[in-house]
Amino acid sequence: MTKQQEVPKDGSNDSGEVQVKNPHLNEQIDDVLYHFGLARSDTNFPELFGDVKYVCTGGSPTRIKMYAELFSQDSGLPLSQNLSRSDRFVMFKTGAILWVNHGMGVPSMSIMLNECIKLLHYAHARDVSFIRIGTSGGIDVLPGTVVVSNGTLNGLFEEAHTQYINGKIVKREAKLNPELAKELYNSGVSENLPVAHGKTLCADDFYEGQMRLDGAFCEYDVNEKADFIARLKDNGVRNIEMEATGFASFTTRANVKGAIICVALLNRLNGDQVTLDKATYIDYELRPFKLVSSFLRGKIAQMI
Ligand SMILES: O=P(O)(O)O[C@H]1O[C@H](CO)[C@@H](O)[C@H]1O
Ligand SMILES: O=c1cc[nH]c(=O)[nH]1
Repeated sequence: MTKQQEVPKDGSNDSGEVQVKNPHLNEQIDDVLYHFGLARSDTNFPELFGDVKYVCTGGSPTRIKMYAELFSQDSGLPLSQNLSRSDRFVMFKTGAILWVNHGMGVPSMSIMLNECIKLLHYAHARDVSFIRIGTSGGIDVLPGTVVVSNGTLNGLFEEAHTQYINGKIVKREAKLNPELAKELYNSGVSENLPVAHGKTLCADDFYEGQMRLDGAFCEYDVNEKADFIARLKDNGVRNIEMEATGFASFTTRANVKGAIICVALLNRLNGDQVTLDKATYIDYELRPFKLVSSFLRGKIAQMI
């Protein structure tokens, strides 16, 4: 085990490298990425991951595996085996593209992002973009619309990610990369997909946090729910999911571009229950993948 590359004290990094900002890492002889079951001492990160340019992520492990397999077919790039040695997350590689799932909600995703960001930092990967490909509840959009996020809001309608650290609330900027969003939107248009731009509300849960009326508990009425959805619409929000602000904050801190593309499974103006039949669900969950696959194949063509 060689001594780790020094982490700059101020965290600055102009080299395009994936950035960590933690001087304590310099004191560690090894680093175990527990939720991937990988360690610096037992895995050659530069050899395995040094070429990564895009990280595609989404909640479900089986969906991410399906996306990786489909992308391998679309692009002709060989698909790796599952590179994660833990059952928490799966991780596949097709050339310069890494496919990793993140689970549901910011707490799960932040574990994956912490470990993925360190992994790519140790691998000396450069100029990396992260794309979250997901599902959401739409606000005034037809079910099946693919929303390309142009901003993220927390539950207080602030463009910020909030964490409890050291007994305090820490608030961090939660911005996505506008150029990447534009490029992805254009890929959706050229693939003839129903695409929309808009802000994404990041909720802390699926039920009360998204003002559904169908959870186990509910202490607001139909009118309060309608007012909330109307307020979202007035604020330019086009969809609700459960990771956006955390994703935007982590990607900004890591010096990587971040984008979020989520299909709307329903229009929340019309109800709360997700009642799609299986064929429609599969059609919808493939839509953001088709957009990203087209975008990535264009990028790969430019790399050759
Ligand atoms: O985009 P995916 O992974 O489908 O995740 C969305 O769906 C889950 C809730 O069903 C939340 O995690 C939400 O963000
Ligand atoms: O309504 C929805 C649908 C998917 N994911 C969410 O978080 N909300």
